[in-house]
Amino acid sequence: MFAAHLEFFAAHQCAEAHWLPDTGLDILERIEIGRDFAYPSIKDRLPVILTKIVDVLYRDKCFVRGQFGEAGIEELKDFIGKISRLRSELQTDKPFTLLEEDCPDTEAWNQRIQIPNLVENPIECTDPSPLSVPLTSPTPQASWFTSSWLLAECYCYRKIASISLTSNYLRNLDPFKGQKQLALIESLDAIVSLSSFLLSNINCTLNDSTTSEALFKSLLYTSVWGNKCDLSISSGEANNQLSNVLMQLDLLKSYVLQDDVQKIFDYLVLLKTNNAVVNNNPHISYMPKTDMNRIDFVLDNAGFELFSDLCLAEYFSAIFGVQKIYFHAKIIPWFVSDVTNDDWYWSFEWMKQSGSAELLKLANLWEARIEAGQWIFTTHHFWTLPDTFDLMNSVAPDLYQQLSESTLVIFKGDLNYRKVTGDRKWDPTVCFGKVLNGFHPSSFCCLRTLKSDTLVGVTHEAVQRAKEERADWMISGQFAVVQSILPYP
Ligand SMILES: O=P(O)(O)OC[C@H]1O[C@](O)(CO)[C@@H](O)[C@@H]1O
Ligand SMILES: [Mn+2]
Repeated sequence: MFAAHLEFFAAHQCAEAHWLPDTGLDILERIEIGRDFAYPSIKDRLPVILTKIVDVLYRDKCFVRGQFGEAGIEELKDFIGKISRLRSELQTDKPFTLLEEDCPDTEAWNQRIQIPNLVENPIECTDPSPLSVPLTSPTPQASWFTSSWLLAECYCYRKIASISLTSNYLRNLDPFKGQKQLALIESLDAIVSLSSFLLSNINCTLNDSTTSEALFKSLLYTSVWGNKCDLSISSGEANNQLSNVLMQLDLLKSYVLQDDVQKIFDYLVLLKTNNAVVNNNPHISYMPKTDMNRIDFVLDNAGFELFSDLCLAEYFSAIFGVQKIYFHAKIIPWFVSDVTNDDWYWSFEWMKQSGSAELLKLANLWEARIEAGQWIFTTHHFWTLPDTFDLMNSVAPDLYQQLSESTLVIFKGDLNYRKVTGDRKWDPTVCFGKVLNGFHPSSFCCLRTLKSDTLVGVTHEAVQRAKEERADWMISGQFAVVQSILPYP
């Protein structure tokens, strides 16, 4: 096992040695302090997630029999067998196998599997550039422990989806549905507190600048901290927002290592009050918006996090009068807790049935916004490819074009952050704007708690402070960043 472990890292380093900082630590030491999180996350976390799926499927037996009879049960057994095989392929580092179903993303996926580390646009970086060497693949055939971390993780979830997509009765089965729903139900108290807070403050206007600014910040920080609650970091164990997050905001704020919240608010107010003047900011290579027509949320997790995002969206609609808000979600079950179409609609249903008058009121308000076309739920296959976002313009130009219509795109969560920043182990003090490799669809921000060792745009002092506080500061979900690319002032 230990040999395989080293081999894995040799392969990883082989592909990435040109940017891996020489820390003078050996591999095991780097894992210990939270760097090189790739290996334990594949080796330890994914098998647990797969085992949990098997457990859930066994428990669903009666339901499947009731719905589909014995033929359904046969399919369920086949499903369980395939999940167990996937786990065993992972644990024995077998090569990835091609997708067989005929889906819109099959060809793209099979290309990634066959030429795993192909990067079309090598990163050009003017900083003390560890990144000037183009990435090329050392191995044409990817396997679990020789491919990039991003490919291996995404492949796992896409393969789970393949099992459903190639079945008859279980085509729409989401093996994470129960966990996601339970997480929302168990967050009821925190959700009710947040909804009371929202409803009693949302009538303010921008003229009352102190209140509106404070409300914006509270809702934005709550959305950041909502990202703590994903189920993949806990290998599917409940990780809910049980306490009242609003009472903890001051404490939580102190864990934000880079905080652009004021910049984001000022930018939006400038646009709203028609004071934005197109200037010649040399760092901005897209055409900045001068209006507030559209905001995009690139969603992450269902449950408390989605609810906190919706509260922030309500602020944009009610206070800034934004005409269209797009919510981008996943087309297949993804990283355990990510929002899918079913989660989205189920969340509103649950709010209406929850017994809380506040939640009923908000669900009705938000369904009316959806009905009126102000809030738009949307999915795209690009979000479930293993591609970093610098590839979006060439792989999914339609999506890139859509985002370029936005006044502000909000990327939620850790995985989106990894994809925005190319999922490399940057020196954390490298400037955020310098790692995007041409990904400039529009103004955007990332709201993310740190659950992986990809980080940029923080000061040396902030890194020191976090390190002193806890050794696993990069992966614990305790620290966060609010980072933005904005044209004004
Ligand atoms: O839901 P999020 O915030 O994208 O987090 C997903 C998690 O999965 C990971 O990819 C690790 O398995 C981390 O990036 C993170 O812990
Ligand atoms: Mn997620």
